[in-house]
Amino acid sequence: ERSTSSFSYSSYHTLEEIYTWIDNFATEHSDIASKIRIGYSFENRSIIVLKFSTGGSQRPAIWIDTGIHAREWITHATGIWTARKIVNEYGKDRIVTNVLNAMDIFMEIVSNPDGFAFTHSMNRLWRKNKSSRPGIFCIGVDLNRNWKSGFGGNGSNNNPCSETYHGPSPQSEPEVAAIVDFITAHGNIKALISIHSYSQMLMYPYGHTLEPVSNQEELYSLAKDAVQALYEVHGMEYIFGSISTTLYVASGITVDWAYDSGIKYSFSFELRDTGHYGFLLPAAQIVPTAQETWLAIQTIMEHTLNH
Ligand SMILES: O=C(CO)C[C@@H](Cc1ccccc1)C(=O)O
Ligand SMILES: [Zn+2]
Repeated sequence: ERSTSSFSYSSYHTLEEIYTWIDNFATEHSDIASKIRIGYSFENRSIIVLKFSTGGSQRPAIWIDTGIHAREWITHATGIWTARKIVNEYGKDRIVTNVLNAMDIFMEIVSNPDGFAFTHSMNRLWRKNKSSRPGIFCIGVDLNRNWKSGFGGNGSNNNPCSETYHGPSPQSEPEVAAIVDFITAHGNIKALISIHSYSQMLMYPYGHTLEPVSNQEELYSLAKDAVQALYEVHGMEYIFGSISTTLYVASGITVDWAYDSGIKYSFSFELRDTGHYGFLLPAAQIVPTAQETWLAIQTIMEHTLNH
C-alpha cells in the first residue's frame, strides 16, 4: 500500500509531514522522480528539490518553486498536488508526456523551510525566512527581495523589521543562494515559475522597473492563454501582466533575476483568493486551486517546449 496514497492532498500539512511525503513520493515513483538536496536553510534544515526526468542528461528544464513566503500555505499544497499530477499523467496526457520526453522538471516545494515551520509553531502569518545577524534585533529577510536583479531598489526595504527587508546583500540568504547556485550550475533552465498567494494573478518581469522585457508581447500572450485555460476549470478570474504594471514595483525578486539570467519564460503566480480568506484559504479550496493552476502551468510548459 503506497504510503503517499494515505496522504491527504486536500489538507494542509506540517514541514515534517511534507518532507516525509517527499521521501515516500521519490521512493514510490523512482522511475521518474528523484530527490535532490540543494543546500541548507539558515536554521540548518535541508533544502529539497524534486527532479522529474525520463532520461537523457542535462536536458532543458523547467523550474517551479512554491512556499518562498512561509504563510502562503496554498502554494506548498498546490506544489504537492502538482507533483503527483505530473507522475500520474506521464504516459497519458499529451502535454505532460511530450514535455517529459524532452525536458526535465525541478520542483522546490518548501523553499523557506524555517519560515514554514514557524508558521506552524509560532506565527501563522510569518512571511520571511528566520535569519538573524549580530546587532540586528528583527528576524528574517524577504526571500522575494534578496535576488541580485534590481537589489535594494524601490519596492524593497532596508529596514530589517520590514516585511520586505531585502537583506544585507544579494543572495545573502542561504535559501536564495541555494537556488541561484543550482540553476546557474544546471545552465539549461528554460522556464521558471515562482508561486505565491494570494490575489489571483499571473505575472512576468519586470518588477523592479516599468520598462518592458524584450519578449513582452510573447509573455503577455502566453499569460493570457494560461489564465484563460485556468478560468475554464472553475471560473476563477486571474489578471495578468508585468509585475510592476499589474501589481506594484518590487525589487530583488525571483523572476527578475531569472529573466536577467537568460530564463526568458519566467512567471510568478498569485493563487487564490482575492482577499476574503487571503493567506488563510480553507483546505477545501486546495484541490480546486491546484486543478485550475495545473491548466495554466501546462500552458506555460507546452509553450516552453515548443519555443
Ligand atoms: O507575496 C506576496 C503576498 O505575500 C505578494 C508578492 C507579489 C510579488 C510576486 C512576485 C514578484 C513580485 C511581487 C510580493 O510582494 O512578494
Ligand atoms: Zn508571496
